[in-house]
Amino acid sequence: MAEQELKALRLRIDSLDEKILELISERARCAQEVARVKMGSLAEGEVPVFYRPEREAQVLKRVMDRNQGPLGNEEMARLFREIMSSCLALEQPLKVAYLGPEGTFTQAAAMKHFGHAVISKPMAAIDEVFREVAAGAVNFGVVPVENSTEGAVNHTLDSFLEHDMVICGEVELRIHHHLLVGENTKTDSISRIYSHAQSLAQCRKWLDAHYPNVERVAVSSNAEAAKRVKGEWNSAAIAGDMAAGLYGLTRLAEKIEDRPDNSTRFLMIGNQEVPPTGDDKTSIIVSMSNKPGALHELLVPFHDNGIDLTRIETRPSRSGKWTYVFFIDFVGHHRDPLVKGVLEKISQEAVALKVLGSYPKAVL
Ligand SMILES: O=C(O)C(=O)C[C@]1(C(=O)O)C=C[C@@H](O)C=C1
Repeated sequence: MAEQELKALRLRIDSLDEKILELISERARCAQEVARVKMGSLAEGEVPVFYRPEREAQVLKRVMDRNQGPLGNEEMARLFREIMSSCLALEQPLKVAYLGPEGTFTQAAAMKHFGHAVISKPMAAIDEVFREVAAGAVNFGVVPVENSTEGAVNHTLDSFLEHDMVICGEVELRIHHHLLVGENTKTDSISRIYSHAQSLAQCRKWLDAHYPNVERVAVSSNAEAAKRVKGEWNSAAIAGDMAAGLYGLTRLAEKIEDRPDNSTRFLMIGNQEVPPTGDDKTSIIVSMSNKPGALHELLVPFHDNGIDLTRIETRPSRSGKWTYVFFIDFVGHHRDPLVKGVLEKISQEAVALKVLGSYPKAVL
């Protein structure tokens, strides 16, 4: 009886899959038409813009708004994320550089934002991601910017002072760390634990409780740590799912981060300005002169206009001109009249003001 029921259900699934297949193909043909229209409407010397983050954010939001389950909103949006990624690859395969090596959380963030149909390129350092984008070798770069446990990623903030880059998107990733070992390591004979310094810090309490006397070795990334322990005896790595899968390691302990809400925010950097979607964020760098009340003066126009600040970081200046440098994120787009007014007000008081970009708030 159950056998009969199963057979009937599988026939229904086969027939639904055929319809889905036909619909996805029709959507892909539509994307090809979009590319043709974009190419046909170019002014002389104009370069076509195939990737449209503002449109992608709208598509994903629409899917989430209309979704009635049983699949969750995030799950459904992830499926559409991949469909759109493949459709875009038909128009133009995007090249994306990220902080590598393969298996890093930054690679996972790049896939979450752009989908898997991009050509991705691991870079050895944050600054190299910036340089690769500046040189035009890739369309976009992905770099970490802040972690909920450990704070700002200063290398990224400093790179914005050195390069002219446009931020065109953000993505947040829940960071789960696991204790991983290769096949030659016995649980009771671990003498060294490798990971990135930030990850070791994010798991400090757990390590103090479970491996208080084991040497902790900071390496350039979690993926590098995973790569090392693959061939090494009696050592373990702290890294995430991607690195564990990539290097075929065993999980001795899962989700060992001290804070269960441990998350990292990543930025997409490129050269393309993103039009408003109605649900955007803006990042700016401001330097104020070294006088009492300078920070207050900077913040008052935001308060007076009811603009929500989401982050403020201070970095030492790199030159005499940038005495104090503030990195500020706020809700709104730099083309909104209210935001425009605030930026004009600030630039009257500031030594320098640079808009790093306005971009859709993370949807996924
Ligand atoms: O609407 C567009 O401009 C498209 O190119 C289509 C499409 C899509 O598949 O929906 C593909 C890529 C863009 O990044 C945004 C959306």
